[in-house]
Amino acid sequence: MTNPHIGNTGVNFDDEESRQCFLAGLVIRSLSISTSNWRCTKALGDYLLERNLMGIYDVDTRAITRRLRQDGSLIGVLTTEESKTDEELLEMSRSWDIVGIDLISGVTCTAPYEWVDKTDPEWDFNCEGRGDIYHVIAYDFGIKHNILRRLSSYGCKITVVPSNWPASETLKMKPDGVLFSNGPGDPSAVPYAVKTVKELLGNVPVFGICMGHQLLGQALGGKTFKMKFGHHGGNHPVRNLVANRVEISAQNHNYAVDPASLPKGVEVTHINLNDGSCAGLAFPALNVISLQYHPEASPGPHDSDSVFGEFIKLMKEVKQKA
Ligand SMILES: NC(=O)CC[C@H](N)C(=O)O
Repeated sequence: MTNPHIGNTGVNFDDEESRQCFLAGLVIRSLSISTSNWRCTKALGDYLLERNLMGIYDVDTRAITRRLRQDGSLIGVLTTEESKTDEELLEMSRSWDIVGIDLISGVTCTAPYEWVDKTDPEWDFNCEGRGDIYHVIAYDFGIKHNILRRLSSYGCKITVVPSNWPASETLKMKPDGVLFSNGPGDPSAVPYAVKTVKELLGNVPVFGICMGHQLLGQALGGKTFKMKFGHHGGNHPVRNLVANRVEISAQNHNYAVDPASLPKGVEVTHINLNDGSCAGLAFPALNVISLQYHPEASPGPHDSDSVFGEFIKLMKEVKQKA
């Protein structure tokens, strides 16, 4: 974390976005000696300790960040093992890589389940698109729970399915729409997921978020590539070319869709204003919309929350034409 003071607010369980903390390690500058926040239920150190998660502090994280911006993302190694020499640890880190590794299978759910929780009333700033009930099947590639809460608040009945759930089983459930979620790792390392997306395209309106956006990009015939260090933070400006407005967004990704690789008919709908990369797609012919970043916030700005209403509108239009 580049913010120097971490742990000031402690943690609370309302803010958890997955069934467990899949973190492997946390590197921070200064661990706050006290916590002060009305929502705090536990100190950060205790939270990590209870989950046997490694953390390290008093590290110059801003110097590390400057190095990453200069050299691109790097593999690092954190250990409490005193027995290994630095050279042995470096050797270990040299054998690791994120490219080509399926990290989704380690975080997806094991069986389908229904989701009912909504966001709290203070989130009811967007009522556009609400009304009828649409059944959405959400593919869990590492899904952030606030995506589900927002869909539920927009009136959807939601069935969450594992990342390897067959398209044929999804179609048997007769959904009004399918959501492909965010998720960790290299989108080119999960061809089984791209195959499922391809099999569903054209049968039902689809909405992709982050990893889901990248899988859609590949399923539509495009290519994804690894960025130098990606986008990670809650203040990234995006131009929404459809609404002709700039939205401040929450971003957390290391790959992107190459717009030059997309076939005719696929529209780039959002552009990241920091580097011009593709931040959103649409393919009206197959009722596809997707965003590279996180409209569900949690944490982050709510500027793009209206996209959930656009997904509802898409499902409504397709259902009316059926
Ligand atoms: N937040 C996400 O879904 C990330 C997508 C993908 N793992 C990437 O790093 O680009």
